[in-house]
Amino acid sequence: MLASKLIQSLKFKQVLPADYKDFVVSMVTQDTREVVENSIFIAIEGSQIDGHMLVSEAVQKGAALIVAQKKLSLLGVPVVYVENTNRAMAILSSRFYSSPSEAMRMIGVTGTNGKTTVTHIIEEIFREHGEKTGLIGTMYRRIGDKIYPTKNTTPDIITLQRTLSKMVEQGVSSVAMEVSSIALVQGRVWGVDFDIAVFTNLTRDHLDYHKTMANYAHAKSLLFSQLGNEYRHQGNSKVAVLNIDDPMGRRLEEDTAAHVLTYGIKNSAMIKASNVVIHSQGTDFDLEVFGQKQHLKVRMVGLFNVYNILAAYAAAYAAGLDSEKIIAALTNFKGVKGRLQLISSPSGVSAIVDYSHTPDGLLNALETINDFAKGKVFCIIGCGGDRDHGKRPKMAQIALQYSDYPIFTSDNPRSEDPQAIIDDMLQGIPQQSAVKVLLDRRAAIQYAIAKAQPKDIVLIAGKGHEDYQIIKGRKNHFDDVEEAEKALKRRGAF
Ligand SMILES: CC(=O)N[C@H]1[C@@H](OP(=O)(O)OP(=O)(O)OC[C@H]2O[C@@H](n3ccc(=O)[nH]c3=O)[C@H](O)[C@@H]2O)O[C@H](CO)[C@@H](O)[C@@H]1O[C@H](C)C(=O)N[C@@H](C)C(=O)N[C@H](CCC(=O)O)C(=O)O
Ligand SMILES: Nc1ncnc2c1ncn2[C@@H]1O[C@H](COP(=O)(O)OP(=O)(O)OP(=O)(O)O)[C@@H](O)[C@H]1O
Ligand SMILES: N[C@H](CCC[C@H](N)C(=O)O)C(=O)O
Ligand SMILES: [Mg+2]
Repeated sequence: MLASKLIQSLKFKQVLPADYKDFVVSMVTQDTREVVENSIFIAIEGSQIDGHMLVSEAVQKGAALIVAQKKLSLLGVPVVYVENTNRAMAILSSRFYSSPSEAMRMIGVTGTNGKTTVTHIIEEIFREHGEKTGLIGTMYRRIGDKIYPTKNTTPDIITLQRTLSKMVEQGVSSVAMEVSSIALVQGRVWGVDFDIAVFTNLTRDHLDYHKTMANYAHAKSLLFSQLGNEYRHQGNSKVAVLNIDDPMGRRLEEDTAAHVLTYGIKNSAMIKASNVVIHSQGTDFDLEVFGQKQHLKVRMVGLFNVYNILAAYAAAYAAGLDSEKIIAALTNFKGVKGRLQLISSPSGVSAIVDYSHTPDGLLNALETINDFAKGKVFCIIGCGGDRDHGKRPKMAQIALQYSDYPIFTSDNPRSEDPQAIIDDMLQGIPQQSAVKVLLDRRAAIQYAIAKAQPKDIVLIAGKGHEDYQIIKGRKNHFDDVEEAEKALKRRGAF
């Protein structure tokens, strides 16, 4: 595509010089490390670096046009000045990649907890229908069966558009995508044409970033207020799938112009579960779809997973999929790596690895385990460094209240002092509480598993699928499942 044609899509701009030599654009990027000959480089003011300081480097590497929001000194290449380069980046990358999201069924999932789980269940349902699927989220980007690594849960605008375009090229028809609150605030999904938006729940997280729960709630609401506001063609085909048991779900009904499909357990909902029975290997419940009831046995454990299943069912129903096939996928689905992942052993001691890293996530995980535990419950828990400090005392309190043996350890301390994080956690509980502190996560896992008796369960919370630990800024290999298996073996339990 010619540069002149591409920048036509920017309505308000100043191009200097106006009579620049046109060229065929090879790439649009915000990152100097990606620049190649004839790229367009967009200068973004980040939290660490101001991209405007890097334009000379971009030009040296071959950038043939710069998009900026601040005055730049002479560079020898044309500069397009706009009010907001982030917005320009959304418009340019969507145009450059031919608006890939419009060519696929796009399902966006937001909420504090359950996004990764719900997107995986949705992916499974569409696969069951024989579709080639795309998945974008915390663990990876997946096109069909091929996995690509990811830095963020919701990638930056350009990586996202590039990924979606690759999906179109490879014949993907439906995409399930996690949409984080931070991405919504930063406009990373501007230009993405969602067909279905799913809300899971809203509880405390990321207040280091959003500062207040009101801001956090507003961030989540953006996915729904941006959905289906223009009634094109025969009307509006967009659907908001809302958890009606969460006060925020009820509020979102007012924010969206799209059709609303509600799900829930406690309140009256279009898609509803009742008679939920939880056991260690799965969950049984009645699924009611607009009053039509059927009994379901799924392999995922816990009441919160019933919510996740309802959310995924509702999304597939909104897409017009066949109910029998949806249910076949739900009953086959084994769960997601690191989400209540059970590691049982012949000795009767079990470990469960779970990604609960928020107060509500931890509470749900422990309540679920307490529901079926026949022995004592150990809880190994830490809190991430360089993240919301306010959740630390709350998580400590939940571990103390809902487990028999709380063990505080390190999660990903990142740049923080591991002991300082534990000190923040200890603020949440009385001084004389029976808590064991072991900063070394490996030692904590070994200690708990060695101490556990047959029928006891050791919950290893916070890191789930992660295969690394970041201490003092260094990333080392670390895998909770591997460590649990080793400790069980050492104990003679395998
Ligand atoms: C606080 C935050 O959101 N940061 C995101 C932000 O980075 P930043 O603003 O610090 O960017 P920066 O490093 O200052 O760079 C500014 C500009 O200079 C460019 N640059 C930079 C270096 C260089 O050598 N050359 C260059 O051109 C960068 O490409 C960028 O355009 O923009 C980057 C690219 O879009 C993101 O990867 C980065 O996420 C960081 C890694 C992060 O940790 N984000 C977390 C808080 C986050 O976004 N989490 C959510 C939610 C997780 C969940 O709940 O599941 C997520 O969606 O991942
Ligand atoms: N619907 C839910 N309600 C409450 N807690 C949940 C729910 N689903 C999952 N959890 C808990 O939260 C943890 C994380 O789940 P999941 O990875 O699906 O959420 P997520 O929203 O993608 O999280 P992240 O924002 O970190 O990517 C799980 O390990 C589980 O303990
Ligand atoms: N998406 C979350 C994941 C937290 C996982 C936990 N293990 C940690 O490192 O804090 C975050 O980046 O805040
Ligand atoms: Mg996730």
